[in-house]
Amino acid sequence: CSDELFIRPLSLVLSAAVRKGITEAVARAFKDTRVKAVVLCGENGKFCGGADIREFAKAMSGPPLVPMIHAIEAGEKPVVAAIEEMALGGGLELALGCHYRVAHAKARLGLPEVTLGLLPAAGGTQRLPRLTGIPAALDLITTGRHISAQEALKLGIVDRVTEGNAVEAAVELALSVVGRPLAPRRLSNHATPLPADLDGVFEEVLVQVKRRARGAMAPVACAKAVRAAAELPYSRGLECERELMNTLFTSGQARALQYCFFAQRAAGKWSLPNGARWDNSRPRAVHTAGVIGLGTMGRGIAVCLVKAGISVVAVETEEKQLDSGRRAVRGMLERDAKRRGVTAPLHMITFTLSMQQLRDVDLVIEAVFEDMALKKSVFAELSRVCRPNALLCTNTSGLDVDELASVTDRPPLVVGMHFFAPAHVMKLLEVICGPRSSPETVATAMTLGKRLGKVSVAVGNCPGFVGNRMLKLYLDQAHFLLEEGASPEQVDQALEEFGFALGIFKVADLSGLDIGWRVRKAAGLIGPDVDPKFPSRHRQGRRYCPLPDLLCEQGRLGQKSGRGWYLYDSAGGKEARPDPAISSFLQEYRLRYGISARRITEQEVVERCVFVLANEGFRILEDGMAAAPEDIDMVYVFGYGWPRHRGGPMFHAAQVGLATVLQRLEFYHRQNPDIPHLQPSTLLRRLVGARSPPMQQWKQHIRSINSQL
Ligand SMILES: C[C@H](O)[C@H](C)C(=O)SCCNC(=O)CCNC(=O)[C@H](O)C(C)(C)COP(=O)([O-])OP(=O)([O-])OC[C@H]1O[C@@H](n2cnc3c(N)ncnc32)[C@H](O)[C@@H]1OP(=O)([O-])[O-]
Repeated sequence: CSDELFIRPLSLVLSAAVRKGITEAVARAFKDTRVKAVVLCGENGKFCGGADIREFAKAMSGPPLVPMIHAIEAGEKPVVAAIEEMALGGGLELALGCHYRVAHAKARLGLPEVTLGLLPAAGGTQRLPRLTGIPAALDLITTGRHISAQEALKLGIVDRVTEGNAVEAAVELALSVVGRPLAPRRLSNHATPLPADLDGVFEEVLVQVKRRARGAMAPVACAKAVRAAAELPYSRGLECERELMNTLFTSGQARALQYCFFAQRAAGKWSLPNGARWDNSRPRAVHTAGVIGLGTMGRGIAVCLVKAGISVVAVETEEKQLDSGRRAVRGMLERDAKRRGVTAPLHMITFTLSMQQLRDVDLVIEAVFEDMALKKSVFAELSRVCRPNALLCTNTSGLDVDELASVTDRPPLVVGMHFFAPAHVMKLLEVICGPRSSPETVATAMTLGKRLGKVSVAVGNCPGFVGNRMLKLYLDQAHFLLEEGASPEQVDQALEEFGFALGIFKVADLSGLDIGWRVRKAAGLIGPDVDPKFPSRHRQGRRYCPLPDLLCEQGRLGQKSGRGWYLYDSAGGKEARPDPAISSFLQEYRLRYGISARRITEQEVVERCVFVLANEGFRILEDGMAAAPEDIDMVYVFGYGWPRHRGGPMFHAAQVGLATVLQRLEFYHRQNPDIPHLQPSTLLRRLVGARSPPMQQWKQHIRSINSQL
């Protein structure tokens, strides 16, 4: 700090102590006659990540943000924000209260409060529209997306962008504006520039936010707060912002979204029963990788690896598959590069028919057809071809990872990396830890997932792992509800009202009914002993619904065949329409089996589908196949379209009340004694018996003996 200049570093978040420090320091600087200008900069090269989310659950302490920012804006000396790395949430609101803003070229800015179930509550909904206009402010505030320094410059959010040292650039700017009038730089003095069709703009935004996150409160409140900036003077608009924030702050949705924020980060802090942990196991560097199989999954995985800067050797067994795979991957890379305004890194991937080309790679991800015999032959060959210390990973969606390891010379280097279709889009990566997977192997897979932009969750090696093990039961309930009187559209509507982006039957049509059909055949549930005319509704000792098998036999595979649970305009069509043929098919089916259709309520649909997910989640915890309820929730939020504003199946069960979940499952199980998965799990009963402790204490009640995590 020079005589004329006062530089005040912030820590990553605006905790009570930091707010106190800024308030006092800026007041001192404004009083000190030697000081002509002030620069606010971040500590360790990070400007500010916003308010301290951990403080939300506690009683507020320290000076509030709004008056602090007002004091800065009202000051008689220029204050310049030096934005390095990030200015997010309250951090950007603080910068908007400064008179000038300088950003480093690599900085990202945004108002992500909506992703936490909140809205920018330190004047952001009122200052930003005055700076950028309504449409841009609505976009940033209702989506919470981060923008680059360049976009911020274009929008007028920052005054300068520098490739050099942002603090030095801010100092230079601060000294150059000493003595200039500050009134025009005070955003709260500005009128909000209005679009021609203000109502039309807001109507369009409300349609978008409702489509993006059905039932979410925060995006709608964000739009209302921005509307206040369009229609009210600043001080009234600020009141409106505060009132709207109060409707969100203690809501269940805000709690769920903030839970997701921390649960997502906690998933990366994995641990194994042998004491290996995320912070004591060293991941292996991965510079080159092999991908075996260029079907839909292999192509997406190859694209992920290349985009993360990893050289890829992609292997197929037939020229035709290799050619179509090569065209597809190159096309995906070129489209992505065009979107980002960069050159496609096509040189980073080679395509070959020879496994020998894998001899020098650091790691291989197998993505061949979901058939154990085929996968075993691939792993045996990889074991012969690859370097002795190369990791061998499988993208299987539910087969036994340890059985695959047994055909290799390196079981400790074998691990599951279960991507979700489309692999280059979906954020979830289940890392399946076989009983022999070494800590270094698990660490490498988890770290590689993060490098690919995934949310990596360590799970145990059981059939279906975590996500698909639970999904099967959820799908079973949906099928049973059809037998009992519901229609596919009724079930889907209830689930979409709950918040799922797509109902389960639309999802089934999207992915293809034949996938589940193959899995049931492999599990011995379908075979020559099944009477084709009157397929049994009881198999392997429990109720079984043959409806999806019958649809597959009719060639109704979903979107790919133009009809499934719904009707589509053509094969590959996306627009799902209720199909009268399905309605009569279900009536005939119920008649044939003597089932009298009954009225199914939306509540029953949601409870039977959602509580059975949580119930199996408790069994997974009991079996030690997931280390914490948060991990299960992150699998469902990032892999299965579970609505973030409801936290996840386990969080939702805690919110509803475990005793209620137990009581409803008992009720449905009494009605359907031949559906074992409606029977409440032991852990659920034990937790209710222990007066339903908070989620953080559930671990103490888990008595699993064979945990793999
Ligand atoms: C008034 C105002 O209107 C309103 C009301 C608000 O301002 S509400 C708040 C708005 N701000 C946000 O939404 C930003 C949220 N944070 C992020 O987006 C990212 O964190 C990051 C800033 C881009 C850094 O990413 P990263 O990848 O480098 O590290 P990380 O692993 O994510 O985070 C590193 C560690 O910091 C913790 N952390 C990060 N941001 C935090 C925050 N705002 N509050 C509390 N902890 C935070 C995080 O939990 C992790 O902890 P641990 O796991 O190490 O124990």
